[in-house]
Amino acid sequence: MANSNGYTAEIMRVYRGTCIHSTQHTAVEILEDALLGVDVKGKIAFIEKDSELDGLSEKFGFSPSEITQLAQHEFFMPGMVDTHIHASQYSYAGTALDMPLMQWLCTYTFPVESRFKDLEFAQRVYTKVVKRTLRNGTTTACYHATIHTDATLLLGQIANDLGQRALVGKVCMDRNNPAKYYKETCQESQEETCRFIAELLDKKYPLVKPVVTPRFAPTCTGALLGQLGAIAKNNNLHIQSHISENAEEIKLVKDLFPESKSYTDVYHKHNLLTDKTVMAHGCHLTDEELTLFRETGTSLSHCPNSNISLCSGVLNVRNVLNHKVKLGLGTDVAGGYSASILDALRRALDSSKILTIQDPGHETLTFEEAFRIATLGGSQALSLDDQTGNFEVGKDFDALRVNVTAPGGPIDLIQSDGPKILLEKFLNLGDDRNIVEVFVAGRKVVPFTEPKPE
Ligand SMILES: O=c1[nH]c(=O)c2nc[nH]c2[nH]1
Ligand SMILES: [Zn+2]
Repeated sequence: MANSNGYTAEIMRVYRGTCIHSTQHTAVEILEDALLGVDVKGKIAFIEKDSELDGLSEKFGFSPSEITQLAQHEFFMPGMVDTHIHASQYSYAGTALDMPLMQWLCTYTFPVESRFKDLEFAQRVYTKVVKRTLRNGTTTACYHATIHTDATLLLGQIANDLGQRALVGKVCMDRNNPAKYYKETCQESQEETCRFIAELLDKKYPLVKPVVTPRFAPTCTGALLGQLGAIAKNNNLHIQSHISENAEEIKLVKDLFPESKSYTDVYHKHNLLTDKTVMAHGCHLTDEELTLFRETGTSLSHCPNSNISLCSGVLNVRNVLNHKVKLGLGTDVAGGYSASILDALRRALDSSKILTIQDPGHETLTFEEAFRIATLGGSQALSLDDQTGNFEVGKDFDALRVNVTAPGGPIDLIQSDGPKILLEKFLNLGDDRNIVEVFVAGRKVVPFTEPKPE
């Protein structure tokens, strides 16, 4: 059946039940007894009230008997977006949280990242991190890998094979790394970035794209930053990096780039702030820097677990939102010890409450706002909100089927709670046992289906 644009939506599946998502205007919109249709391309064909069943089944050519009914304590929510995660640091997640950033990098991070020249090790770690994040409900992830091109290409292949939407970055760093075994020259970094981009794009993975990844200003010369800015511009690519995470780092950037007005200005001067740039942390950005973020369309990844674990700082999310800077959540594994965006959401709420304790006039983040930042906000931060982030018709069906009372799960319901309470309970108490199915672009990616034996 053709709609007014002449587009024929061939329906793959239709669900009936509660759908909860965010819109630009409403942090939590609840649609009870909704009918949601997914077409054969994995896109949302319709989301309507159950009372529209007759018209919908006629228009889209499905039989009411084919509808999949969600159970009483189940709902669909959009898949969560991890806007900043180091896939290469997953092996030591949950350990090594006893040092501040710069010491932590040299002591724990660089020795581990250097191991990714070994493709077998890379295959093992990258398969585990993609599977773990998918199980935790991360349908989109923005990954830092390592300086190794072939291992980073492998991460892209694994995300594609397991069905995760991903931005994947080969890390670039050409100075200030005392680890001699984990270093590249400016020329190597530039050439390998170009090879990485060309080879990844050549694979034509539908959901996996390259992201230009200067590690951060302290480990990149101005020459390298400039070249990476040009590569991103010439190929219209995403960019990711770190900014203003801790005081020692900010001081170092001041010393290394004395001609720049601020840390943000360093990236701006090298054409690295665009509407496809996401910067992690930003705990100590000034209002002037946030204004530059807004003007350039640059977004922030809020990584509260890492900010607390490495004693880096507390991001004032309210101030970021007031500056109308796009904002998503990041786990920042392994500075953050959890690979779950549910954890990031809880730490974001805790961080905001700490600011309220310090200043009772501070307007605390609500769980509804945190839900939006974890889903729609993340998709906006990665400039992927034309494809994912909520249940708008025409977007890909990236969704979690949540069962609040999943057998053996962590949540007990005592009375008959409405859907908003169910959402709040899941966000505060739930875990992967409650995430019974995960869909990316209409494909069911959790539970995993093992390849059939030959
Ligand atoms: O939390 C962080 N993790 C890292 O790996 C890193 N590199 C630069 N800055 C960083 N911050
Ligand atoms: Zn990071």
